[in-house]
Amino acid sequence: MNNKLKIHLLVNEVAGNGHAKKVLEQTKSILINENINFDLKKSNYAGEAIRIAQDYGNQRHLPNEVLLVIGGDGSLNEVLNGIKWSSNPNTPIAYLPAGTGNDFARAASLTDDPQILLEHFKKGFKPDLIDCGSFIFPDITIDKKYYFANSFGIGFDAFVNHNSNISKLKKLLNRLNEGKLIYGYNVLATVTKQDTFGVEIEREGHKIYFDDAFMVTTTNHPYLGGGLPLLPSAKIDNHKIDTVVVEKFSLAKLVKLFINLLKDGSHVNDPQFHYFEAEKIKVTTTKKEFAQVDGEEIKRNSFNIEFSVSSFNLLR
Ligand SMILES: Nc1ncnc2c1ncn2[C@@H]1O[C@H](COP(=O)(O)OP(=O)(O)OP(=O)(O)O)[C@@H](O)[C@H]1O
Repeated sequence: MNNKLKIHLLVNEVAGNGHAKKVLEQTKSILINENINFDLKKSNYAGEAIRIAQDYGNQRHLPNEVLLVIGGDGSLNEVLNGIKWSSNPNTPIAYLPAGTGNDFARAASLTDDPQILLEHFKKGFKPDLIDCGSFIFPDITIDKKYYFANSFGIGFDAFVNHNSNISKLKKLLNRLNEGKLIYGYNVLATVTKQDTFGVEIEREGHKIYFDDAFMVTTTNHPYLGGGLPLLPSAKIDNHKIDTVVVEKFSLAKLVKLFINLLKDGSHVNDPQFHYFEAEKIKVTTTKKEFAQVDGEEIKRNSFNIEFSVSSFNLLR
């Protein structure tokens, strides 16, 4: 037995429409072949990984132990919250991306190859301090802080996310490894249905109001929707978060912005595209809109949110 390592696997087998199950099998066979000590916990329902990770963080662990998450961005979000709510919020997290979008892995340049990750582990555990976003709903409770690895979006991107998650086509296209196609299709299908809403942004004592916002997304890094570089300048380790506000545009404008986004990132120079970078940003909306956190839908009639940058220990 390789006494140097002890791996605690935490897996969401339904992530990536079953891709996580394959990554788990691959990882297990490497661990068995290399005689590395491991145990395995599976999340049996949405939300269970929060409790499993919190229990893990509440226990004492030796320096040779690591929690390795296999799943998508939603699974990582659950584990991040579980660890941050535990009595040892600095407990390091390792992560093998196996979802459909994997935006966090893209932003943090993570390998999706279990063999490569294990080779890194064998050289020693040196966690990196990586940014994540945090938020509270001050009109509900100021004590409960939530965390995200990718983004918190209100409006258009959340509506697209909602349509992508319920789409019957999603499973088929995912099976063909074309998850991005369904997101692109839903961008076009949703643009005519998204209404506009008022949003107030407050940062560093300055307030700015938009009457006709189309989306307002607070992000920890550039990517959205499985690799779309919404805000190329956003950094995962600059200890800042960014809020993007996009004002109402026509279908023709959407096509132009989308082409620029894919071509050279020049969509950020459009007069209807705004972004704000700070350690703390307040976002207030007054209308019922779709909202998503790390790709998971949240339901509220309006939003009054205080975002701030936070961090966690990532082993990669
Ligand atoms: N056993 C389970 N059965 C059903 N849902 C689960 C189970 N375990 C976890 N979940 C939920 O599955 C959802 C999707 O998981 P996840 O986001 O990791 O994968 P994905 O959507 O395929 O990937 P990505 O977010 O990267 O696109 C999460 O909301 C999680 O709460």
